[in-house]
Amino acid sequence: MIQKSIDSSAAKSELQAVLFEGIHPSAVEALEQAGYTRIVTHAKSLSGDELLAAIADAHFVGVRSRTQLTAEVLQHARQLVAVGCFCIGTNQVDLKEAMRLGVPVFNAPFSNTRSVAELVLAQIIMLMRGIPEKNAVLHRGGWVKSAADSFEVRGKTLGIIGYGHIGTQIGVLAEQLGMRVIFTDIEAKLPLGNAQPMSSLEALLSAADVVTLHVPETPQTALMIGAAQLAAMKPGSHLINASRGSVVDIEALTVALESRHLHGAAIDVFPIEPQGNDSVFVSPLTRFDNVILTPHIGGSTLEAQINIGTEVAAKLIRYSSNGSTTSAVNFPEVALPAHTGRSRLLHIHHNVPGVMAHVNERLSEAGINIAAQYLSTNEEVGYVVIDVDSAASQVALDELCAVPETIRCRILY
Ligand SMILES: NC(=O)c1ccc[n+]([C@@H]2O[C@H](COP(=O)([O-])OP(=O)(O)OC[C@H]3O[C@@H](n4cnc5c(N)ncnc54)[C@H](O)[C@@H]3O)[C@@H](O)[C@H]2O)c1
Ligand SMILES: O=C(O)CC[C@@H](O)C(=O)O
Repeated sequence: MIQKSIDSSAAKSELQAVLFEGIHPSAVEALEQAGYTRIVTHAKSLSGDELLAAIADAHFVGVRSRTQLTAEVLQHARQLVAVGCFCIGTNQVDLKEAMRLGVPVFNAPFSNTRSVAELVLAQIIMLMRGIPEKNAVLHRGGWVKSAADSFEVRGKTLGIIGYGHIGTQIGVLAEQLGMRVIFTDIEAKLPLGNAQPMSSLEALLSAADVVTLHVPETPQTALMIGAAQLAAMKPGSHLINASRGSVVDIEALTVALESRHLHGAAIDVFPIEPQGNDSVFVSPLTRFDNVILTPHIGGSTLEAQINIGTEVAAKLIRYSSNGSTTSAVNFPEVALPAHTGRSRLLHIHHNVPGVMAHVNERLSEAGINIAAQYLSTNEEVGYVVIDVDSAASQVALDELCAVPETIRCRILY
């Protein structure tokens, strides 16, 4: 295990942000405007030793969906203060390990929701009309003027698996086109418009003309659409996956397309995705004219990416300069007021009995007056924020760092 420093205090001018995967420049602008100057950007994702070297001195790491921040990678980032996922999904980060290391992870939970919904809506119409295949034939000099296997979406059934932010948006838009919307989710959900919850995945699959997936990557969603589920779909129906590549068994999908049991598919996410735009894309799906393949761009509109850049950068900046962890996906949440005229200390500790007594005893024995204290805990980690008189801040920091249960402590500059 790499030895991290318990005291991760650093002046703003020393804090380094490393951003991967072509995160929109709006993030860099926001960080610069807030006074952060040590910003390193990478156009693509890195892995292995290159990734370890790139984040070795980083205080903030920004990723999109491709960069894998595993436990081992996180342990190598000795200075790491916070992680920003400049996207919705956070499955690429070992969230538990980040929490145990005292590192909150932030994301942008709905800045690209509309972009995904619009793309899926377009794909529904294109697939129902058989456009991908016709388009491919014409590109090769052919001509297929036919209404065979070409349908209006009006009156057809859309099956949504995962009725969260994206799933509900698509449901609302699809109803505007006259579609009947059915859905499944592991949680009880308020149906919007005339959408109907289905009693089981099988019931949804056998009723839908188009099935669209909007679940996160979890152990439960891994390969949730395999040979049996594809066989349960209506003959001549369509599958759309803009969730995560791990959710669909691609080999089983190729069999269902080969046999024409499925009429078409639109796939935006893949089990293995290239690291950047200079890499080669390999998939058994490339041979199918009736499959729309897109390079994980469901959320890649300028509107979404600009907003994501500013939103996630703002969360990192807020945590860095104020200590607030509101909307962190893996960490006790604290919303903090400004600490004008005082020094603010952050203390992240193992949440075991007696730890707060240790914190307060040490500060009291050192004669430090606590001006304000804020605490939030989860089952493993406690996060306490303490405002003290500025003259006492260094002594207070030393005392906090000496508390045996300490994971991290930091003074805000
Ligand atoms: N293609 C893209 O560019 C793109 C863009 C944004 C998001 N995404 C992916 O889409 C996913 C969904 O995004 P969202 O914003 O709608 O998330 P969300 O959290 O709002 O909704 C996900 C829904 O799935 C449900 N769910 C979880 N496990 C399930 C299961 N096993 N079976 C059925 N339902 C289940 C949840 O209860 C929730 O309602 C993200 O996690 C991300 O992986 C992809
Ligand atoms: O921009 C990306 O790489 C990920 C987009 C999307 O999958 C998300 O989770 O928001």
